[in-house]
Amino acid sequence: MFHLAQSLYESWNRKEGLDNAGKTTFLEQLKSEYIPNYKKLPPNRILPTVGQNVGTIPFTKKTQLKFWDVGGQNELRQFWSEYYQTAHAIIFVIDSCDKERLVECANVMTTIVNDEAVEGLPILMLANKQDIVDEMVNKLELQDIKEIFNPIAESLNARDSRVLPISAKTGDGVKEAIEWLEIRIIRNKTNRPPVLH
Ligand SMILES: Nc1nc2c(ncn2[C@@H]2O[C@H](COP(=O)(O)OP(=O)(O)OP(=O)(O)O)[C@@H](O)[C@H]2O)c(=O)[nH]1
Ligand SMILES: [Mg+2]
Repeated sequence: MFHLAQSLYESWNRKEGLDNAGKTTFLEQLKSEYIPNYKKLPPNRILPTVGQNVGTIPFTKKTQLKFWDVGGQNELRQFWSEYYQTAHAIIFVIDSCDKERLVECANVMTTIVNDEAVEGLPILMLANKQDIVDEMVNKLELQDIKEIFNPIAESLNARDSRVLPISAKTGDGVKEAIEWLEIRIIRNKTNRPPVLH
């Protein structure tokens, strides 16, 4: 049986020392969509991640996708690189409603793609929190996010990368995103073979 490893990464909240982009919410949403009878944690039970959350999704009869959701707080980022060697893809979650941290978010992304261990890995960038429609919130346009993040992901060699809009809260776009990723992971299996059990 294939066992495909993936990692979840994203930006962090410099001001509060916490991340808030929605990685854990996204993993909960994935579990509820792919694991029969899985009861999603209510949003108020999802705390900032300090260690890691691991989730295995039975994607097809033959394939499992394993996700490591790692905390995005600034001081936790030093541990991210430990995951790169065994990862088959990276998912980078962006808070579309956090314009103030966009530059820092882009800098974190640049650091990730410049790590040699990440070379050739597909990178999926999720413009999260698309459900928020509030005139008081200065939300980023999807096109703006693409213009910033696509060139970063594509800067080293030819690699598969894509910015997709999602709402981890409502689940909109989540299945499409994972289906995109699964195709790229399989396409890249010569470089990063699956873990066989
Ligand atoms: N409206 C809305 N809120 C969201 C969405 N995704 C996450 N949130 C909220 O954003 C906050 C942070 O979500 P988390 O999933 O804990 O974020 P995280 O990226 O795992 O944060 P760290 O673990 O600190 O790195 C919570 O209040 C969530 O309910 C979304 O798609 N829409
Ligand atoms: Mg978290």
